[in-house]
Amino acid sequence: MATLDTGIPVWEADPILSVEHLFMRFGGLVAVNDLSFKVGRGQITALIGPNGAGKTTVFNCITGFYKPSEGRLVLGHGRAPTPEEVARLTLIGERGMVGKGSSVYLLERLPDYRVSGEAKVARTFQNIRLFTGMTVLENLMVAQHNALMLASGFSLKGLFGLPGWNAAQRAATEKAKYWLDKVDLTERADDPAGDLPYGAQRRLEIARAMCSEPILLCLDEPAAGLNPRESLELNNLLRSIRAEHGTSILLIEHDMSVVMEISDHVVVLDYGTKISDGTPDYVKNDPRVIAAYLGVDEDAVEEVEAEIGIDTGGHSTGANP
Ligand SMILES: Nc1ncnc2c1ncn2[C@@H]1O[C@H](COP(=O)(O)OP(=O)(O)OP(=O)(O)O)[C@@H](O)[C@H]1O
Repeated sequence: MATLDTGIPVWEADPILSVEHLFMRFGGLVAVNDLSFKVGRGQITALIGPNGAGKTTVFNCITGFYKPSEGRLVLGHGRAPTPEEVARLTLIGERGMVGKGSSVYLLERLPDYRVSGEAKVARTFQNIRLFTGMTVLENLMVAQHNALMLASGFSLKGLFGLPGWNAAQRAATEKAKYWLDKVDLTERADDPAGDLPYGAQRRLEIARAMCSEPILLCLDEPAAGLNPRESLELNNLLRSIRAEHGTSILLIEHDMSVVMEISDHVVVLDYGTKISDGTPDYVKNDPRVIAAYLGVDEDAVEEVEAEIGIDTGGHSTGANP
């Protein structure tokens, strides 16, 4: 569902993440150029664009791998913070504000381990990064290390088998079992993750991210390398994560069968700049997107560009729509 009853899109009415005037410069290269967009709470948002458009750089800024050159990244747990709350946090130089039922984080001020541990933003990578020598189950248990350490009180409770620790360990095992089942890997639980076929490794990566109970799940090209059947399974998995867990999902994807099928909201980047933002139907029919991304004929590109008054340089998309 892309809109509330009021007709206001969910991403405007209740954003979980607001990207505000984000810039990322590498020397003279402006990889992200004054980018603003919102991610709706409980929605699937796709960030798309030609190769080199700046998508992964945006992910790296959101997840704390890069410190943005400029801009603000506001994450709201529970509800969207008011502009006054955000302005106050910005002014007093705080990284966030934890409240009862709602918290705010300015992600650009957090190191990566706090973005995942406290702000609860999880991510997967374009190139799968599993612990290939560990078993499938161990990968899911390691993902819960933070919760287990908290339960141990960072002490020797675990060695003495104290009740709090035992309960936390049981809960972690249950969660791992749940996600193994969800991604259809229960039978491979004891196999090294590196032995799984590619599509199964991608599912395991998503399961591992979900074991950390994120409120925002960032997926970098989750359908890359998947065959059509696996892409379909991925669509179902992401839909069920949205429906059953209420997790908001932000994904970078070149596979248009995934993007257009499951997204509530699509944001299109080209050369680090936003060129379109709306429902899949809106974006699909936006002439700027057709010209810059969805691959009109080389000859037609100039024509469309002239019509809509932009100049993208007629570059190739590198995408597989
Ligand atoms: N660490 C870095 N240092 C220098 N330049 C970088 C760095 N990271 C990214 N870039 C440059 O920023 C631009 C955007 O790259 P980015 O990887 O974000 O694009 P992308 O849209 O994710 O591309 P793709 O779809 O091919 O993954 C590119 O020109 C890239 O070379």
